Amino acid sequence: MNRPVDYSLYLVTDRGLAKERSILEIVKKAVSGGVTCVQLREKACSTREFIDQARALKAWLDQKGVPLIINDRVDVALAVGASGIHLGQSDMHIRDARCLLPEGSLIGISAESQEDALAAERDGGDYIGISPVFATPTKTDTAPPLGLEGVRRMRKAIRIPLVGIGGIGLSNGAGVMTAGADGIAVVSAIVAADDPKKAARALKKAIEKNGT
Ligand SMILES: Cc1ncc(COP(=O)(O)OP(=O)(O)O)c(N)n1
Ligand SMILES: Cc1ncsc1CCOP(=O)(O)O
Ligand SMILES: [Mg+2]
Repeated sequence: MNRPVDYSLYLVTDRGLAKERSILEIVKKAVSGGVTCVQLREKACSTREFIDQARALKAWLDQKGVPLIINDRVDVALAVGASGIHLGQSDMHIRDARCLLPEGSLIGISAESQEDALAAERDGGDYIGISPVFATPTKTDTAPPLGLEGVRRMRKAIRIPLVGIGGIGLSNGAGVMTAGADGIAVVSAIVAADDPKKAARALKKAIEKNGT
């Protein structure tokens, strides 16, 4: 049986926020600060560049035992042997992705409503990204924020791991965990930080404090 995945501090990359630094450099620092799971999210680069980047990340993350999840692109996940894929409501359907991916691959699904979350659980998702918890300039084509009350509602309805995403940082990460999430997924709080290691470490401390 596969080891349970630690989704507690989940980094989602965004090269637009990386300020001249490479994604690999940011990921290395973030993992040394305590990030437990990494999603490579590339919205504009070529397929070849996406794959090269994913391969380089995977080679480094494998040594650290940290899973690499690919955003949107099942072909890229397959090409590099990633740990899994993250799919939104208009990406490939989970059933089709399961047919294509090797057994044991992780499939995360975005849910903006309880209905979407229940469907993702029923269809065999491994975890759900509940989104957006708070408003965020990083992604604006979203439903209105769920807020902490929305996280609590989702927790009551869903058994598989829940990861909150959207507008999460040092000031509100612990609250998301207290509301019942198994992890916080962050983009700007780490990628745009001047010191991604320090930012990850501070987030880790904030959410750990919550559990002790
Ligand atoms: C952990 C996590 N949760 C939600 C999302 C959003 O995915 P999606 O709705 O497919 O939007 P894009 O990220 O593809 O723009 C996510 N990426 N990760
Ligand atoms: C990818 C994604 N999906 C829902 S909100 C979001 C962006 C979250 O970015 P940030 O952590 O900077 O608010
Ligand atoms: Mg998507």
